[in-house]
Amino acid sequence: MGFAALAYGAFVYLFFLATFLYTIAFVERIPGIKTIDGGPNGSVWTAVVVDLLLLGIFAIQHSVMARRGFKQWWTRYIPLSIERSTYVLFASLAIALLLWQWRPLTGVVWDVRDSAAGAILIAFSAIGWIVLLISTCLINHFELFGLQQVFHRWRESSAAKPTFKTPAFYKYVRHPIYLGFILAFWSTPYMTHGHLLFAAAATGYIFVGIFFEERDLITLFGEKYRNYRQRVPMIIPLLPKHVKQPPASAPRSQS
Ligand SMILES: C[S@@+](CC[C@H](N)C(=O)[O-])C[C@H]1O[C@@H](n2cnc3c(N)ncnc32)[C@H](O)[C@@H]1O
Repeated sequence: MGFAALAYGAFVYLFFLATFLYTIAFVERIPGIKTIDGGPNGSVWTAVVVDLLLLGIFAIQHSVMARRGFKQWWTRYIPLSIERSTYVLFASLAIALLLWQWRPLTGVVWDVRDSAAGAILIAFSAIGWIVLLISTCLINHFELFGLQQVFHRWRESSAAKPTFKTPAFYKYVRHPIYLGFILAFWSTPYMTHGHLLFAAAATGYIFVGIFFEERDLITLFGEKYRNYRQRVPMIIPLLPKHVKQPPASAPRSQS
């Protein structure tokens, strides 16, 4: 059973990696593949409805399956060791469906491909992808994608409990992975209506996701996470945070 779990986790990780790399190529319009401006042509409204449905499927899958209550419920039916891999499998399937069925909306919002602004936007997008990849390693890349859990199942050892961490980027923003996605999705030299729909819906979803994720993080880490929220901006680095000070007239404690 341990080896089967390991093989399953490794397969899911490779599938995730393939969909993730394809997503980068899809958004960055790598020639020779179906990109965000490709797919079957039809009416604008059909494209809007289909694209919103695809984004909605991903959002619902991601939000519901990531919640603590759902995890507690379905680990009564599947082993805990493959819970994260199964979550990653469903998320990757939802992304693969989106990449496959996406309909183009080719109207142009901005086109600065032949200017310095275009090069700067491409650089920001690359920074976004890099920040998010590094941030997964800062939190724990292999735990995030389920490999650590199946490895421990195979070795019959127990995985360490998730701990609260604030390394590197996490000192400046609470959600560097999501910041990376937002940078990568919006920083494009060629913004079409389809790309705008994708970026706007993904950004909206990220903020809804943050609301639920932080609720779970407070349940998990309590006062530590509350203090962190007080000190560190959510997504925009260096944004000043209002930290509540004790009233000036408060009596001093006797030493
Ligand atoms: C997809 S990651 C996104 C993390 C974070 N929201 C970000 O944008 O960098 C979600 C997982 O990270 C965990 N997580 C988020 N912030 C964390 C922190 N400061 N320390 C440890 N785990 C954290 C959550 O519990 C969740 O399992």
